[in-house]
Parts: sequence; C-alpha cells; structure tokens
Amino acid sequence: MSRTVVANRVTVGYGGEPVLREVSAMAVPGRVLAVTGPSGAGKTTLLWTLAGLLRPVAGEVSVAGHPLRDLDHAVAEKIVLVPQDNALAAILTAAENVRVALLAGGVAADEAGRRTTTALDRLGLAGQANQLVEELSGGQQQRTAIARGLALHGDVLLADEVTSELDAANRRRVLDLLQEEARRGAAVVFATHDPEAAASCDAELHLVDGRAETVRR
Ligand SMILES: Nc1ncnc2c1ncn2[C@@H]1O[C@H](COP(=O)(O)OP(=O)(O)OP(=O)(O)O)[C@@H](O)[C@H]1O
Repeated sequence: MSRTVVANRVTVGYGGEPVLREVSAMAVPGRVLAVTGPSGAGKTTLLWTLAGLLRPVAGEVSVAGHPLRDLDHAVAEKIVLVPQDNALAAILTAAENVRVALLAGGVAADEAGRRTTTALDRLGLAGQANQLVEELSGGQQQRTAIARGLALHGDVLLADEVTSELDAANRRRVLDLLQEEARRGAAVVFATHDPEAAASCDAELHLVDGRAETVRR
C-alpha cells in the first residue's frame, strides 16, 4: 500500500463564504499527521475534503497521484473516515455495527466476523460486543466507531476527534493504535484539540480560521 493523499491549496465551503482557504496538507503512508486548531477552525472540513465528501471550490485533492473525484473514488482507494459524531446505528449492537460496515465493503462473512472480534478486542470492547450501541457510554460508542474504522483496514485513516470522550488510559490506547496503523503502512490523519496528543504525532498542521497557521513536518 502506498497511497499518499495530498491537499494542494484547497479552498472549501458549504455554499457561502469558504471555511478553508488555500490549505495544503499531506497524508503520508507510515506517518500520523495531527490536524489541530480551535473549534470551528476547519479540522472536520479538511478531513471531509480528504475523504471525498466535500469538493474544493479551488485547489485539488489527489490520491496516489490522481485527482480525488468523489466519495466512491475515496472508498475505492481505501480511504476510511472515522467521523466525529461516530455515525453508529443505535439499535444495532457494537459487533453488528462493525460487521455491517465490513459486509457492505465486500468482506466475506467469516472474515468479517474475525475482523470484528479482533477490532473490538483491540479497543477493549470484547465485553460490549453484543450490547446495543444505545446502551453504551459515550466513550464506548466512540471506541466502537474506531473499531469499525480499524476493521476496514484502510490505506488512509482519517480520524476526527476520536479521543474526545475517552479517559486517559483509553486515549493512550487509541493513540497507540493510530501509530500501529501507521506502522502497518497506513497514512493516518488525526484531528484533535489535545496538544499532548498532537505532540505525539509525526507531524502537525495547525488551522486557525480556515487557514494553515503553523506546520510541523
Ligand atoms: N454543514 C455545514 N454548513 C455550513 N457551515 C458549516 C457546516 N459544517 C461546518 N460549517 C462551518 O465551517 C467552519 C469549520 O467547521 P469545522 O467543523 O470544520 O471545524 P472544526 O475545526 O472541526 O471544529 P470542532 O473542533 O468544533 O469540531 C465553522 O465555521 C462551521 O460553522
């Protein structure tokens, strides 16, 4: 796997004034890029743009050297987004949420079962696998969404504020898992408010009011 995702001076909006202006970023296989900045700075907007969910009005996103067309193209290129709101089905169990995503992605049933068990174990959720999501705590729901993201074995993992609901031990666990994904060869992008978490990443892009203010490479 060697899918570098590059945002080249992207300007992105939701129909009105742009909320990202000429932002450049690079997700490199084997590395974790932290995207930081205050609330409303544009972190989610950047991740959605890298995931093919938003189309820049200027600039371009490319994956493996080709312009990223849309969400279908991103999925085909194995770009996986763990969204800030988790996007779990409340009336399914934790395991069902993971398994359904894998089956929808074309993974065979027995392999989907194995991957589901492994991913929930890695997030410390073996005991919650058969619990309905609506009965899980906020942190357990967040870890279920991360388990689903990891189980998809993406080449690019976009993790949006995935530690915001977690206690210190689980935050550490998730940061370690993001690093493991990078060691596996994935390009990882991690949006976070947490300066300590960002410091543990390989590079940092800091957004303020939709502009890239400082960059640690
Ligand atoms: N669906 C939308 N329609 C219109 N404006 C939006 C929409 N989503 C976000 N915005 C605006 O875009 C700007 C950037 O929002 P974004 O969610 O990307 O910031 P963020 O850095 O991820 O914030 P947070 O840390 O609070 O999650 C904000 O001004 C927000 O109000």
